Amino acid sequence: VTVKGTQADGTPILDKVLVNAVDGSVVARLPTIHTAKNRELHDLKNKTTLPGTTVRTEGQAATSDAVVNNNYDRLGTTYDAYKELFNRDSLDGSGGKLISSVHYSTKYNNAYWNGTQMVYGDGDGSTFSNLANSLDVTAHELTHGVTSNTSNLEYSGESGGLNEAMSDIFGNVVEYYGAGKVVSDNTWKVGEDVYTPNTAGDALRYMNDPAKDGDSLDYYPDYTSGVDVHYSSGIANLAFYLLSQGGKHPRSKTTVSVTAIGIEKAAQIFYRANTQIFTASTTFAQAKQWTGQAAQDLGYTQAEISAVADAWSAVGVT
Ligand SMILES: O=C(O)[C@H](CCc1ccccc1)CC1(C(=O)N[C@@H](Cc2c[nH]c3ccccc23)C(=O)O)CCCC1
Ligand SMILES: [Zn+2]
Repeated sequence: VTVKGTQADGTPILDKVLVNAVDGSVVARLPTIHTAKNRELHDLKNKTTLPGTTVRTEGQAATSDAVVNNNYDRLGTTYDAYKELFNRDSLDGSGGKLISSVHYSTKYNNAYWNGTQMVYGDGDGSTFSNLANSLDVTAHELTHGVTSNTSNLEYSGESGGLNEAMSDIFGNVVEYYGAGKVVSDNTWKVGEDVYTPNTAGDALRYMNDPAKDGDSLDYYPDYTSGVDVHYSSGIANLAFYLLSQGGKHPRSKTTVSVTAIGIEKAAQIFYRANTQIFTASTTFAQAKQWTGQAAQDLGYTQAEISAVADAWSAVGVT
């Protein structure tokens, strides 16, 4: 039994696992009580007038709708990850409410952050299953809230690509946290748990090989202002992946070899840059400079600071 934090009323949050006494393997993990204290879920019942009927608020028991219960849990994991990894108390740093509306419209193959809350479609069962069930999609949407409360990266041009990349990056950092701080192939896939339910192994986007989706950029010289922010994000997504895991450009666009510093240090660098240094008009070149600055501020070694610059050089940001 480990103390994970305290609940709203001050009582301890305990994380409980059942361990095999012979080999120490985890036999069962008892349900985690989240430290979140600000979740508010609504059911749109396939309409589109936000926020919809309030169906579950913080501390309320599970409902009969698994989608509501799953999204409530994903919000809890996202809150916990931001608190535990970055000591951030919700979107605004001071316990701001996490408002989510599910069952938006009919067979809606998307989800979005509207500046105030998250909205999730049910998917059509072919392109997407219910997006509200996905942890990295939920954390992607919530990270738009974090970004708007901090750097407020303008959602167009290069800053728009960076805005999108922050959401893909922290969407997957939260997924890594939720998996027990274990890196797997899924750590670098976006939306893999709800994208094309009838096709195994694919994803909406691939941080370790952005061009694999057929549209995303993986090389800054290919950037033009007309590229959708969901595609130009690939430049920064790949830089983050290479900084975390090390290696070279997956399609040999450059020959730079990046030394791995691990996902947690990479996440701390990008979190500090996005929340304390980036401005609304940040360019990819400034992102290279300011992530390097963040690594220095965090007291990381010269080798780690150089790895940051190398990761951006590897994707053509010189
Ligand atoms: O949050 C975001 O950046 C995306 C928000 C898109 C949106 C914006 C404004 C109004 C409605 C929808 C939603 C996600 C996204 O990347 N959407 C892409 C890809 C996509 C999903 N469903 C689609 C349906 C048609 C075309 C593209 C898509 C997009 O909207 O471009 C993020 C994670 C998963 C869904
Ligand atoms: Zn987004």
